[in-house]
Amino acid sequence: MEASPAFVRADESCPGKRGLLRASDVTKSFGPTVALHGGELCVSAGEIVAVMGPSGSGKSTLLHCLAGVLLPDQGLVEYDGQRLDAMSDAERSRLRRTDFGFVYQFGQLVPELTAVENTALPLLLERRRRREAVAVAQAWLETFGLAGLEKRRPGELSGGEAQRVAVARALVTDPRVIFADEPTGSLDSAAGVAVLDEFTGAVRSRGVAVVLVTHDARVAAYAERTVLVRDGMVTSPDTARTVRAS
Ligand SMILES: Nc1ncnc2c1ncn2[C@@H]1O[C@H](COP(=O)(O)OP(=O)(O)OP(=O)(O)O)[C@@H](O)[C@H]1O
Repeated sequence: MEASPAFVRADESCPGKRGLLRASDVTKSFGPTVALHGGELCVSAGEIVAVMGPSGSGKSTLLHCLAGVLLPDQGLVEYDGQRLDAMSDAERSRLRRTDFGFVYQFGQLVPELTAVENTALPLLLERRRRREAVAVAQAWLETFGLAGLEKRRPGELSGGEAQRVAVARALVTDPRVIFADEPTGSLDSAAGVAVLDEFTGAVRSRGVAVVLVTHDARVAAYAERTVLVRDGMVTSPDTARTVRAS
């Protein structure tokens, strides 16, 4: 069955400054399913933007288009003034490793690797020296209160600890943008709040931009702004702010 198109409100954000990441009129279909139709979003350095909306409304598709994981059928995504569609696959992959970080609902840690190896992985993929990569990873684990757990594998960590490792891994390359898709969706609320407090504290202190997909208004409340993606419905930024505050 053909899904209703999802509309993302043209977003008059990044006032008076050029956004670090900008999607203009982005459309993406999967076969007959129009997942995004005319999506607009602008994110500035140091800003956390929450993306909310019902299941299947196109939030993850928007996030993947912004991150260059998916290329839109129409429209543009620009990062730091560069069009992602003008880059080769290899250039986009490199950008994702160097400038972007990712946190997903289930940390997606490599089960065979220890906490410090998981955290160091993005640096090792960039061919940084192992000793240096491990030292940086170790420092991030300490920042997130995980000193002493470096040698544990994901199966030997609590959900909250594993998610902190995933957040440390996203930050280890010193990215300029982090894409977080339900980053605390698999945690109970106390553990989720603790991870979110630490995550948002770390990104704010470093001026990292964050695109934060969530169903949860309590999670969205950590963001400066909220954008709504909703099948067949165009929401205004004012409406979005009301949702964030509720
Ligand atoms: N790779 C794909 N192939 C086919 N259809 C897809 C694919 N990815 C997403 N879709 C469809 O596109 C629409 C938007 O999906 P998307 O995952 O972006 O929604 P979402 O808002 O992130 O949902 P959820 O909150 O449940 O994660 C849905 O109808 C989904 O079934």
